[in-house]
Amino acid sequence: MMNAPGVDGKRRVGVMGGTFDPIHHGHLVAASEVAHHFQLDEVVFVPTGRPYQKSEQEVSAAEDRYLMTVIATASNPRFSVSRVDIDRPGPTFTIDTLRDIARIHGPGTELYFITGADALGAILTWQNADLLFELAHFVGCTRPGHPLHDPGLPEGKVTLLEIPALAISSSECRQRVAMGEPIWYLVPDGIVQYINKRGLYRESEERRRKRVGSRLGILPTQEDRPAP
Ligand SMILES: Nc1ncnc2c1ncn2[C@@H]1O[C@H](COP(=O)(O)OP(=O)(O)OP(=O)(O)O)[C@@H](O)[C@H]1O
Ligand SMILES: O=C(O)c1ccc[n+]([C@@H]2O[C@H](COP(=O)([O-])O)[C@@H](O)[C@H]2O)c1
Repeated sequence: MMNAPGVDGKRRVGVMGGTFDPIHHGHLVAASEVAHHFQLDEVVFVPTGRPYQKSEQEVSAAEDRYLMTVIATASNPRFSVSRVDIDRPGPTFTIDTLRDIARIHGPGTELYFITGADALGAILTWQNADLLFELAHFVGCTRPGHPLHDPGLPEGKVTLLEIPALAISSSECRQRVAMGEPIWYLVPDGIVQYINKRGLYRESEERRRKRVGSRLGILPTQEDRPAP
């Protein structure tokens, strides 16, 4: 969506990067609050392609995460979704995300990269961290369970923003689905329906047997034991 530029002739565009596995109301509230605070013309949600810092975790197919992000943002005319990270091969680096989004939107656009407190705290471990602040202003939003502080980022390049606290995480949503618990109202309704339709996050029969077995004190069978 391309709005007319603001009064100072600049378009302000938020960039909300995430693995979105699945997207939940914590992500949407963070984007909406930052859009309101900075009077953004648009917020572009950018699902990660290969989130290399989550390599120990199984991540759902990029197309499922992309479609869930489209479904969750469809009703907001100022929200859009970009495929730049999922279409770029290799690990996902925000330096590439920001360069691609800046190129697409052209000169006269100011970018605001939106993060939660946990992601902001890790920024200095990101690829080309020193160059990121030339491309965007960074906004760190409060998130329950994660202290919000500036980890020593360049002066004037970061804003810490208090937002309504939503103690929701994608990992808890995945875990709840696997355990057969509801995720209604933690994620938009369409996301509950998409997850059910695609059978995402369901616990495999083998894992369920192991979990229930260990809770009941049943020893694993011979084939459950790792090979010597
Ligand atoms: N409840 C929340 N409140 C504020 N920010 C959030 C919240 N949940 C996620 N974020 C921020 O949204 C961005 C994308 O997060 P991500 O897609 O990894 O979700 P997550 O819930 O942290 O996932 P997981 O539990 O799998 O690690 C990150 O900057 C993260 O800090
Ligand atoms: O650029 C990096 O090196 C880098 C390392 C880890 C995470 N990020 C970005 O941070 C955003 C949130 O990531 P995640 O893994 O918490 O979903 C997302 O846009 C990632 O691409 C970026």
